Amino acid sequence: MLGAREELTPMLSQYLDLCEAHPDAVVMFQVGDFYEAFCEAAEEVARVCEVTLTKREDSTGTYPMAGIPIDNAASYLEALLDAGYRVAIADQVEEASEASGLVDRAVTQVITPGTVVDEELLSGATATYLGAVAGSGEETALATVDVSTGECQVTSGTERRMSEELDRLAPAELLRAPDAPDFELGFETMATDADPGTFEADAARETLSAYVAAPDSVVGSEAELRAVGGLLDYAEYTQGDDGPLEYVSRVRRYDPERSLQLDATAIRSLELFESRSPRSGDTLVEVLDETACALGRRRLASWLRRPSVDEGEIRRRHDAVAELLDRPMARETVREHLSEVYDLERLVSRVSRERANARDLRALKNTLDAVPEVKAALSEVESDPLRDLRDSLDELADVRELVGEAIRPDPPQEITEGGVVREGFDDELDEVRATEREGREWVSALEERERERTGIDSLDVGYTQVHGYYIEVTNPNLDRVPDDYTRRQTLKNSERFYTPELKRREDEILSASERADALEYEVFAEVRADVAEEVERLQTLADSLATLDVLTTFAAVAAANGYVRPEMGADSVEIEAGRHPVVERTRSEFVPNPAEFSAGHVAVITGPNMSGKSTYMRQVALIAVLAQAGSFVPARAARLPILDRIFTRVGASDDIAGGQSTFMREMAELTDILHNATEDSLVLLDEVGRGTSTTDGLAIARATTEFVHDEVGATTLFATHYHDLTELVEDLPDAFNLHFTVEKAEGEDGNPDVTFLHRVADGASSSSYGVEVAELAGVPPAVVERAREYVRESGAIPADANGGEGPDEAEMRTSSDDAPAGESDTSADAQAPTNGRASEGTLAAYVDGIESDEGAEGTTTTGAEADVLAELRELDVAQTTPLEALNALDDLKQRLDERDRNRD
Ligand SMILES: Nc1ncnc2c1ncn2[C@@H]1O[C@H](COP(=O)(O)OP(=O)(O)OP(=O)(O)O)[C@@H](O)[C@H]1O
Repeated sequence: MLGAREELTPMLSQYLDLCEAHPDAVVMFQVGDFYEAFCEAAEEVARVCEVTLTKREDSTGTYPMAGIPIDNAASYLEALLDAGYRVAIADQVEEASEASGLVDRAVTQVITPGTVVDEELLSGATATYLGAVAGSGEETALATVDVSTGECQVTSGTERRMSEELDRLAPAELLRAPDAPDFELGFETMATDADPGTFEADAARETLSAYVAAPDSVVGSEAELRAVGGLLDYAEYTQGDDGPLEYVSRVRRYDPERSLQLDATAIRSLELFESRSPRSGDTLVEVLDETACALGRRRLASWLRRPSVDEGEIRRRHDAVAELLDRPMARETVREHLSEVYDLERLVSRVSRERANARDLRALKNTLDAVPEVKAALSEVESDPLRDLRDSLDELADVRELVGEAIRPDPPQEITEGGVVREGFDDELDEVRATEREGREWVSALEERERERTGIDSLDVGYTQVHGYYIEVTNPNLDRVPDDYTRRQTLKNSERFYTPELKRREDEILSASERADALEYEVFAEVRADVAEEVERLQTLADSLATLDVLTTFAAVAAANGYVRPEMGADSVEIEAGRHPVVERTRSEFVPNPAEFSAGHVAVITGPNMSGKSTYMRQVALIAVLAQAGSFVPARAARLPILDRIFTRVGASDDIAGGQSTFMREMAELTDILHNATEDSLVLLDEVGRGTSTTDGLAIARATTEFVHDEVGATTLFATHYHDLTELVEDLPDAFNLHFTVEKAEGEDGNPDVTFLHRVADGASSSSYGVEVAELAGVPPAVVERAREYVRESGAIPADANGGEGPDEAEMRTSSDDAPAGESDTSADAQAPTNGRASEGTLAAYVDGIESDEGAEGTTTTGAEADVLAELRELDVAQTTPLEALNALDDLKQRLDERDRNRD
């Protein structure tokens, strides 16, 4: 088609020019009320949007064509975005009636996943980011912008840190400077090849200078400068290349270290925003999201994604929540008024992009109306943070008044067809409108006058779009028509006429009406431009309202769910009667549990399947996240340290299936923890090692526990079914055992009936009740019985990773037991693992071998084993890649196997 360009019609040629200028996008070309695509693009559009593929025929040939209605474009555009396309919107930029030949068209917006601004395509709850990476190594920079609100941020650090930050923000579209690393990302994004030149320092400085007076002063390095420059240049391109985006009023530099680090794995496994299985129900954000407006909703997500590490800031948030909790009236009044607040950030950006219509301006006014009410509700507050917030609320009375006086209360969607500007706001407009009104009044009185003058009672005055005003006379009365009537139209039973005066009035009305519409648009655009001048003040207001919404939400949630203020800055985690904020909502009776973890201590948590280990560990982490985000926490009391990072490593079968082998992934995540956890971190390890053979898994679990204890010093909770691991605690001064208790009664069939108490207690558990859980889950009785036989035959030592030493009467509190739960069994537990110690070849024997350097009986540890153990101890896990770890394990295992063969 391109080859025959000169033979094309001017319109198709114009279309192709735009396609050439936007080679990475599908150009949707306005033709009247439709956006059309032609040729190959038409075929794609028809397929993706499920619209009919039609044909366009002109003097030069026949071309495929597919169109979507402009009025209803959002869902089609969404389908194109979802299918991985960028869409360039080519609008008619002059009135068809004014065009001398071909109507001029220009790309006014390139819609891409990271730069959508249309309300219908955006989610209110989460920000949609466009990201750009520049630099590499230690000096890697990441810049992000939310084009719908103008929030622009930049940060830098090591490649690893930036990769984590990317995971956390999950931009919908990512640009890379030529020198940027090719990250492996854990989320879906559109990779966009932006013009490499825009990432060069000089070009970037030039781009940024349109936003800030001294570009180099707002960024921390050249990499940051380049990332922001490339980013904003592309953002401008997508918004029609119309110069700088006014509503990006600041570029905020931040340091990810200044927030509690939660990588994508932690965010996922703690189920902050998404539940890991459809069954598991709610997420943390759902429990907390009682926000009144979209501003608060996004702020809440951002605080949860990035809880603070600034003790002062956390205290300020807690102070505010405490006072709002004490003032229910003020709180509810604030929330009520905040619910009238529109999405101010996006509204402001539409105003500034000249995309706001009159309804948007009225929404802005309604939002501003709420501000004095909110301030009044806070008039009595005493805490510093709330007083500061209240005082920072700018009522923007000037803007509110301007919009109130200029724009009608209930304007139409369209801004070019009148009905937008209030009377009394613009004299010229009022005059033109008066002329129009007078004309119309004259016409409406005409019928009466003409009936009187002609004596024709059935005479009608009417109007059609095509013929204009007319006087209609039925056929039987035609003889009474006066001389000054001129025939306009003949119908079956009547004739239509006009008079010179009617014609004059008609012209007057039409021209006044047209002029009024045009004037209204002009006045509207001026008002909008005046509002756009106040972008920064409006953004500051939006910021304060967002914060206030989240703080009142925290207070409302605390009031509804019985949360308490945590004391921050403690040395250790001390939680009295803590609860899991999400699980407690789905369970009718949730059992609160205490937590006491000194900094750097390792708790090995055992307990039967389903007893509550994972819930407990996550509950500790969620309480920390909530506290550092500024919320109160589900507990009777809590004293908490300020954590720098939370790591989670959950067992293989709990994992969402990824492309990687689950074991490889487990090891990669473990490596990450061992490398990066600090003394201020909280590490949750849930069944580490489960993804491989029992022997290897246990070895890894032991080595990991030792390493975390000796080298990392992070507060660690390790849930495991490797009961043998509980013995390790004896060798490690800062490690201790916890377990979950169950109640056992003898069932009618003589087998144990198990009730989960979900209660944590000191000491180790020695039973897993895997068989009982299987029975509870409905595994057929024959299988359950057979399993019980196997357990008995194995001398109470199960052969799988879920094993413990089998039901151990001494360890379990029976229902007739008088002792309080979790106490009577503790001392027995400590001995439990030594009961029934198995002979060589069993799992326990293997661990025995590992534990005793000298060899417990001289028979368990052979020379080969001792070598293997020595090597295992030598292994610097923190310096070992997952692949090396696998190879090392394989090697160790082979040597042990060889030893076994030699023995045979
Ligand atoms: N404190 C609690 N109060 C009430 N119910 C609880 C409590 N803790 C956990 N549960 C419920 O018990 C079930 C099992 O909990 P969880 O997954 O934490 O057990 P687990 O010990 O980690 O199990 P597994 O070893 O099989 O992974 C969950 O459905 C949860 O809702």
